[in-house]
Amino acid sequence: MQIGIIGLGKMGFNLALNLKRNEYQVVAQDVNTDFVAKIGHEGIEMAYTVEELCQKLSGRKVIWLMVPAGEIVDAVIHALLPYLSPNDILIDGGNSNFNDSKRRYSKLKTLGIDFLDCGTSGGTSGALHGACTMIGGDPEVFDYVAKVFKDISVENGSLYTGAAGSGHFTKMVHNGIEYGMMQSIAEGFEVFEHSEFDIDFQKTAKLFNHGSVVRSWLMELTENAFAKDPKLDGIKGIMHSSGEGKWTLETALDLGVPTPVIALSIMMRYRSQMSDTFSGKVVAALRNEFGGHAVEKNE
Ligand SMILES: NC(=O)c1ccc[n+]([C@@H]2O[C@H](COP(=O)([O-])OP(=O)(O)OC[C@H]3O[C@@H](n4cnc5c(N)ncnc54)[C@H](O)[C@@H]3O)[C@@H](O)[C@H]2O)c1
Ligand SMILES: O=C(O)[C@H](O)[C@@H](O)[C@H](O)[C@H](O)COP(=O)(O)O
Repeated sequence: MQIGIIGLGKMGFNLALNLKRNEYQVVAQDVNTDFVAKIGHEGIEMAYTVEELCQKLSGRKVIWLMVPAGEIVDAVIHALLPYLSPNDILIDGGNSNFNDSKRRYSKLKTLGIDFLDCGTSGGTSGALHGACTMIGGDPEVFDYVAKVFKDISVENGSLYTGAAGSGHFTKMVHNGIEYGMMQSIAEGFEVFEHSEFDIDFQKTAKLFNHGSVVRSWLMELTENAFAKDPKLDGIKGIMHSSGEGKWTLETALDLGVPTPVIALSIMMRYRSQMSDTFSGKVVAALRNEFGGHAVEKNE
């Protein structure tokens, strides 16, 4: 089976190799021509434009998008449209907002193009060796490409989640959970860091992965990170985010569902990007006003 893949960054490049290993005939395109040339060296058919990509795909086209979420996904779909035929299948494997995916599904439906939204988890190593995929869209369209998802995923690592949007909705909530779990691990190690004991972080993370309740891939990655840099002295504690945690919180608020851990995890990410806060100044000033409590002054 032939598959087109658009976007050869951290995820798409590995996914293309994963598909090739599973004996799919992959045609790959990216706006970054260096990435296209690099995938060509892996023996994968290259395309420098979406037109060329579509020309190299025969029959019912299956095209996997692995580009940054947001306007780029709309732009790529728009660029593809002149070269698509009814019943061709677009799969968005990125971390798109599920509301965008519902909108894209409906718009493409009016043009006769099939659309599946696929949440893809497992990071870059998962994309290469076996991912976790959660797919929304029409069941008959899913059935047509079900084997693709099964082949590129680990055993039991692929699920048809239902109506259009549900794949990205599932991935959004997954990432909300991810925020909370990572923040919890981080806070535990912060307590160690401030304690009276000389706790070895790497050995402790390793220990926690052997028989403890909190053993997990995230804890393994914690061990890896401390193995590279025992006190993480080489990096700053600034935590960026791509949006899925925020969308999970927004959705939970819309649904009236309390999600305090996820909410605070997001707040901590935002706080980490500020060296000082205006709210801190206000509270310090108020304590000083009502109780004469000391404030720390700027130099
Ligand atoms: N990195 C991860 O661990 C991970 C895991 C799961 C899902 N995702 C999601 O997968 C998507 C891709 O992530 P990534 O980490 O590979 O990002 P990336 O930035 O490494 O790669 C994106 C690629 O898209 C290409 N691109 C941008 N605009 C394009 C266009 N108009 N046409 C063709 N190519 C274009 C870029 O040149 C780049 O090579 C995102 O939605 C991301 O949130 C990332
Ligand atoms: O399941 C996964 O493989 C990850 O969750 C993946 O999707 C990615 O690493 C996140 O996009 C990071 O999200 P933040 O940038 O929001 O932390």
